[in-house]
Amino acid sequence: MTPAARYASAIDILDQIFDGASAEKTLTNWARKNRFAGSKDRAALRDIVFDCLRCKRSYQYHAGQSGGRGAVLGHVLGNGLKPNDIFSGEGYAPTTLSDAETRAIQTNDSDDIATIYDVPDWVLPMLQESLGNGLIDNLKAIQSRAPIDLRVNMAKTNIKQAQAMLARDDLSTELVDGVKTALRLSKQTRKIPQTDAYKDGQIELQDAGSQQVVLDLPLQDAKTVLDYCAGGGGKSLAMAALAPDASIDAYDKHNDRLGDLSTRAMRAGVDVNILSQDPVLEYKKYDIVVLDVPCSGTGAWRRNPDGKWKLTLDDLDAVTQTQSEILQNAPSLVTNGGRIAYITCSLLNVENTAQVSAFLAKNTRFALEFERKYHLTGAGDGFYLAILKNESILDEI
Ligand SMILES: C[S@@+](CC[C@H](N)C(=O)[O-])C[C@H]1O[C@@H](n2cnc3c(N)ncnc32)[C@H](O)[C@@H]1O
Repeated sequence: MTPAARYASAIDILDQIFDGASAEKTLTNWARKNRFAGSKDRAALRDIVFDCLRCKRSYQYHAGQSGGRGAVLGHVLGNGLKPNDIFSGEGYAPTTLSDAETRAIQTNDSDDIATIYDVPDWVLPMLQESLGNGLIDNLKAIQSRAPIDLRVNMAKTNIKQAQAMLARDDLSTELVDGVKTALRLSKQTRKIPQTDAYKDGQIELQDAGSQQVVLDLPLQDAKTVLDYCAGGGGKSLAMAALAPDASIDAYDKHNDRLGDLSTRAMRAGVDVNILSQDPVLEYKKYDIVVLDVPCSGTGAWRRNPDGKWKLTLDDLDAVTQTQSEILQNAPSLVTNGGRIAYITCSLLNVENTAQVSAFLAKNTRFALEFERKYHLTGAGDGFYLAILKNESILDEI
């Protein structure tokens, strides 16, 4: 495909996404219907589409028009290309720009922060309140592509050996400051699942921020751990590798999400017990109950930029309601002296500090032992962690 043909396909794909379709599904459907496109074309197209989603608002502002065409024209301008070289109307290229379209192109930047840094108006005040002086740097990070990070499985190898093994597959990696389990790929690649290190369970794909959260968990004191919102099981596997003597149970209300966790655990050489029944119903108790709750995903917006534009205030209300319900259920799962680890990949106080304050007000036998906000200016994506300790000595009657 020529660069212009890729841009033309990006316009179609973006229009479908802006109409409500999922970004991943639309790209997959496009690849299915356009089998002539090779892996390089698919990768380049995906990059254009995701760049346009991350910077939709500023691109459309510079283009002076909306829709997929506006976002793509903004991408062309932002990358220093000549619009008429791409919008040439030749072959599979996008149609030529009309005079009105050419006149609408903005040469000056907007003076509106939400436009410059690509966020919906309604979220900006909440981000401002939560991030304070870190607002602009975090927003800039959300506009950029996320690095590809690997978690080295300490149950099987160490950083140096994993790095050497990846080098044999021509992949160069670097260490990530402050995250002793992480390696960052020097160049973007999609071939991780084909590497020997991956096939042998020595590495997993996992954002360094997510790894840092797990490293901050007080696992050294725990004999029993419950990952109550285990999802794909990324954190269960990371915990099992770091705490081989602890028994790790994984549960998710949506059971199907745990689908390939046992295969991944086997590949990693670690034990994770998958629960099919909610442990709340079985009166089980754990030293650590990890609540990696559903959230707005604001901390991971650079990986899921579509979510940035699709999130609504109603969604946020619904997700905060779910978070407080999950938190309210958790105390019955915790041993005396045990802990709840409340985690979100959100940057918003309403999902983080506010939830924890509300929980502590209602559950006076718990105390806040540790709290950390992980920003996108740090090791990886944005996260929040609060460790809530059950200070009771006797069981409640
Ligand atoms: C942020 S994701 C978990 C990601 C996962 N821990 C990981 O590291 O890959 C949140 C998970 O919570 C689950 N969930 C939603 N409501 C729940 C509930 N009421 N109880 C337990 N899990 C729930 C969702 O199915 C989803 O898989």
